[in-house]
Amino acid sequence: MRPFLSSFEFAVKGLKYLVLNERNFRVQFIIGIFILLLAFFLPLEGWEFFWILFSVFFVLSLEGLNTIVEEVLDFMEEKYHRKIEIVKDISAGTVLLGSMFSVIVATIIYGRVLFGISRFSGFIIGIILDGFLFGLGLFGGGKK
Ligand SMILES: Nc1ncnc2c1ncn2[C@@H]1O[C@H](COP(=O)(O)OP(=O)(O)OP(=O)(O)O)[C@@H](O)[C@H]1O
Repeated sequence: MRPFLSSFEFAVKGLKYLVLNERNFRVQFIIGIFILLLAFFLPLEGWEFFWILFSVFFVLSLEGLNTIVEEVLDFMEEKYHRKIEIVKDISAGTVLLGSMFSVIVATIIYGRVLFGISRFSGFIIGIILDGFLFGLGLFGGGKK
């Protein structure tokens, strides 16, 4: 069996690849660090801190899985294929869902802590922000 430490090394190598080569992962990684720093400095309830933590790791994990799908498919077939298009689009759609969820969680929680707004207002602002970020290409579809 491979020693635990060298398996860990491979995993870190994978993460390094994602940060250096995948624009979307890099952007979400930087945003994630910023969101986590805020969570440490703001007076969040325990459950709020948990959901922020979960959201950050959730999006990064989905983005990593999406990259796996893209890499495997590009390795298998470089030419256009309708099935590849469908699978890649579904994979990207899954990341989009996770990212939308995380933005809504962040606006609900930080909306309350920073601006004292209600959960409902935080939710609506999250939906609007989702649309805005999508328009900017931060939710996929952008170039590396
Ligand atoms: N071989 C292919 N056959 C058919 N459609 C493809 C193929 N490769 C890419 N596509 C289409 O292009 C889209 C983008 O694919 P690509 O592999 O370039 O992802 P990407 O732009 O790197 O995505 P991300 O921004 O998530 O990293 C896919 O969602 C799919 O619709």
